[in-house]
Amino acid sequence: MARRLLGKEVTAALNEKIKENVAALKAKGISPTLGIVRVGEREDDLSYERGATKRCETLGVACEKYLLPADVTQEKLVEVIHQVNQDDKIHGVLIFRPLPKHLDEAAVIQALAPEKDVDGITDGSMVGVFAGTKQGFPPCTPQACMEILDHYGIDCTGKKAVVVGRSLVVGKPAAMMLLKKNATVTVCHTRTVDMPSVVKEADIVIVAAGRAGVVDDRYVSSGQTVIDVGINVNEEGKLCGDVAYDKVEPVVKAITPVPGGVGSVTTSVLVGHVVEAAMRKYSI
Ligand SMILES: NC(=O)C1=CN([C@@H]2O[C@H](COP(=O)(O)OP(=O)(O)OC[C@H]3O[C@@H](n4cnc5c(N)ncnc54)[C@H](OP(=O)(O)O)[C@@H]3O)[C@@H](O)[C@H]2O)C=CC1
Ligand SMILES: Nc1nc(=O)c2c([nH]1)NC[C@@H]1CN(c3ccc(C(=O)N[C@@H](CCC(=O)O)C(=O)O)cc3)C=[N+]21
Repeated sequence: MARRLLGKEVTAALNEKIKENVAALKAKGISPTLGIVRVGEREDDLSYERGATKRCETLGVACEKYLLPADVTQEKLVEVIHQVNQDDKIHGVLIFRPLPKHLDEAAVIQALAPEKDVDGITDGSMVGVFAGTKQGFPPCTPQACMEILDHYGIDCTGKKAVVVGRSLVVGKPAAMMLLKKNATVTVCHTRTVDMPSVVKEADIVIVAAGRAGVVDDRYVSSGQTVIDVGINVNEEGKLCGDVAYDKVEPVVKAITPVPGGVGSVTTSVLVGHVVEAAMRKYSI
């Protein structure tokens, strides 16, 4: 039986530190605040928003929402982003992605002030991840994966790591972060030939493909740590990951469940970034 790497254990440790920092800010009269920009009503945006709102409440962070219709114009959206950029009360901003197709996502993202980019989507934050510097913030989801590895004492040095997925949001930054932790990293995608044998060789596997069950027992071997980033809804309407949990869990050494894994850590990392953005602003 695999060890279950539980998001709530990682979150509990992160939340303690966040609470201390919130108290330090409030002692100076600063109320850390997250701004959420949502266009339309995508189901996955709504579930992330619920999680983030609840986590903000628990940790004493304020949350302001800018809700726009799915047919909002580019000009209006950019205007809202300029408004949050200039609002001194807002320390960090989350813009849900992907945006509706009629919008120029790259242009919208670059309108965001880099110091408020708590989800690591601007070019400036990306440079931080690639150069391994502290510029901007890393995207929350791959950082959540690293927090899980750190919390459970899983050392990456000299290990073989495989990332399934190469998106800018998860796969690519996750690969860079593993590299920084001295792993030898391979990235798989839809053009990868013989993925089962590539994944089987890994010590650490991060799966972010966006398809339920893409990694099953043919892909894994004993001794592996598997981090499942996927959030999918199955035929029964239940949340499930990208890993076929029931087939993989008996084989590997450690695994994150869905729900209860990466998703819940992501929201804590997000709130932690908002608090850190406020601290950086006032040099605390
Ligand atoms: N837990 C959390 O907080 C978050 C979870 N997610 C979840 O993570 C998952 C990935 O998200 P995201 O990166 O945005 O997704 P994208 O759809 O942007 O990217 C998916 C990537 O996986 C690759 N891929 C898809 N199918 C396969 C396959 N069968 N074999 C190998 N590679 C494959 C694609 O390859 P190619 O490039 O060749 O097309 C692509 O690079 C989703 O389930 C999403 O819901 C996302 C954000 C936050
Ligand atoms: N810029 C941007 N960044 C994102 O990271 C992003 C996004 N846009 N758009 C939407 C997707 C989806 N996503 C979710 C994260 C957590 C839960 C979730 O359900 N979290 C639960 C826990 C679920 C679990 O336990 O796994 C919680 O926070 O308590 C859902 C969805 C982020 N995304």
